[in-house]
Amino acid sequence: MATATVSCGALTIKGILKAEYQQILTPEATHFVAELVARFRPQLQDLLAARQERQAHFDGGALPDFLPETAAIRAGDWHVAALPHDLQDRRVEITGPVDRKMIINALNADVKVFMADFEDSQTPSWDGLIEGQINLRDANLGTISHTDPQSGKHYALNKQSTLLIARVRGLHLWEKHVELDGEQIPGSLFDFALYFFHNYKIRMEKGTGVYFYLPKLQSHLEAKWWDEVFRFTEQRFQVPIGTIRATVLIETLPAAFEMDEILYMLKDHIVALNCGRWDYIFSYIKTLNNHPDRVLPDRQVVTMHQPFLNAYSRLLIKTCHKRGALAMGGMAAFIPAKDAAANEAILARVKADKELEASNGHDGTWVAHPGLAATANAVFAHYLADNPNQLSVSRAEDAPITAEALLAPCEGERTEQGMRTNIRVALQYLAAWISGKGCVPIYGLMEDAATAEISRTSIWQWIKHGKSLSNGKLITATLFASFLEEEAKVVLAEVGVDVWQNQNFERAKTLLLDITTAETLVDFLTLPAYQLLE
Ligand SMILES: CC(=O)SCCNC(=O)CCNC(=O)[C@H](O)C(C)(C)COP(=O)(O)OP(=O)(O)OC[C@H]1O[C@@H](n2cnc3c(N)ncnc32)[C@H](O)[C@@H]1OP(=O)(O)O
Ligand SMILES: O=CC(=O)O
Ligand SMILES: [Mg+2]
Repeated sequence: MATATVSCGALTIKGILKAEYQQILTPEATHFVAELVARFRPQLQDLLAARQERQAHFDGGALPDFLPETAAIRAGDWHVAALPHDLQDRRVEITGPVDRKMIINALNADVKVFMADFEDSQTPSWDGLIEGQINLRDANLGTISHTDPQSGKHYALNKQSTLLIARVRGLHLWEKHVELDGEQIPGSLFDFALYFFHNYKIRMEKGTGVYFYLPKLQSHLEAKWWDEVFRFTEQRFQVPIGTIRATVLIETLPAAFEMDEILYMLKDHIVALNCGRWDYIFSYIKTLNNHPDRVLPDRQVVTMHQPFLNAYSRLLIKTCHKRGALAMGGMAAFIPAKDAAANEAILARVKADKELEASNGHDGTWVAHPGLAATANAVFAHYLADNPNQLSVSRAEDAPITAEALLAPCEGERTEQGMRTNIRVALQYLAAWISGKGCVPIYGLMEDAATAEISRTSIWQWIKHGKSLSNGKLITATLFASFLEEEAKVVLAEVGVDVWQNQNFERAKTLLLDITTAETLVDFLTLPAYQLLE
């Protein structure tokens, strides 16, 4: 354990300091972390308390709505700052955790952008985070390379044009390995400070800025907080305002009602909003968890064709383009299959998903795997034609998108097969997450923290509201516990005894039972799961 007393308090690093970690946790870098935490943690605590208060209001029967107090912002005639030259064309972005091999593969993929993820696809283990910072610094330097210890395969960059954007952790996550004045620090500030500190000079020398994705914001006041963090940082390092640029994920239901306000609060720094559909669906369940008329059906039914999701995508495009920001689409969770016929079917589904986004007017989209880039590129090449984006698509002719449209109930069946699949997916994902892998393929789909949240909260909400399955069985905690026992046996047979024993499946099973049968909905599965990480 290393404790350093810095001018703004005592910063204690409890994580193991391997020799190479000293490159990241330098006295100057940790001093900057401490400065940010001292200045911004108190406000963040207030913002997190405000989330709880607002949720209590929704739990009491209220529904989210556009805010009366910010009507002037929505009605006003203003634009965000001009887009930097290298953020004009973002037609296809690949995403992935900050693993060294995957970073190289992602930067070599046929995409414009790589979103390097400290969030949904990354377990925030101490080693994973610090190695991730080393990897991203090397990626920005253009020197990153890797030799796989098992296969001996060597990885190096064969292309320098892919733009790197880092996604930091959500505001609810704390970094338990670092304390300031005896209290844990926000994970978001830890990721942001270290990434900025180690990369701003490298990137500015290359004529670009320092670019971030901001996840899971719930209000424009949280956007304002980030804007203040950015301004403080730019001033502190004497770089121009706008050196830092952000893309904000609109992936919570409350934030969908504050898109204009979020753009406005960050207007010197923001370049785009993004439809983070998986967390958005999770947030719909969570925000409306006490509303019996908004319970979702099987996860497989909740596609972007559902009216409430299509309304959200169209509102995001309309709002962004009116303000001069890009409107990014999201992730189809399909990943390539080894079998050719199965793969063809997957590519057809990805194509259909991207067609919907591009025809709605999105400027770009996400893929989970390099094998999907060509499909997404072809769709966007068709819609963009000779343009870098679709900013000219105003959707001004659309009827106003109402609160009712954003909140529309989603019809569909709740099947026993759907419930059992949710259980197997959540169980396997939790085991993987606790074992250090935040993103894994399960039954042919990419599963990460956001998709797994849908699986476990769906069941919680079905139990809470006494829903029945399509075969008439009443969904109770007892039914869930018996299905969990049965599905655990199925998973055990699938993965084998060794994997079950060595990769935290028993702990995952206990955790899944606890959070699914809890009286009150657990806010994020990563909060109790983080307690299980060293
Ligand atoms: C809701 C959201 O937040 S979405 C954003 C967060 N989620 C993500 O970012 C998903 C990222 N995707 C992934 O992590 C992976 O694609 C997985 C885990 C789903 C599947 O990975 P794998 O099982 O390794 O797939 P597969 O075996 O087909 O990979 C083939 C190759 O492609 C590489 N690859 C796969 N996905 C990616 C990716 N997203 N970025 C870079 N390389 C990738 C693999 O590393 C592998 O490389 P190799 O041949 O050199 O060993
Ligand atoms: O972060 C993306 C999402 O869909 O969630
Ligand atoms: Mg997300």
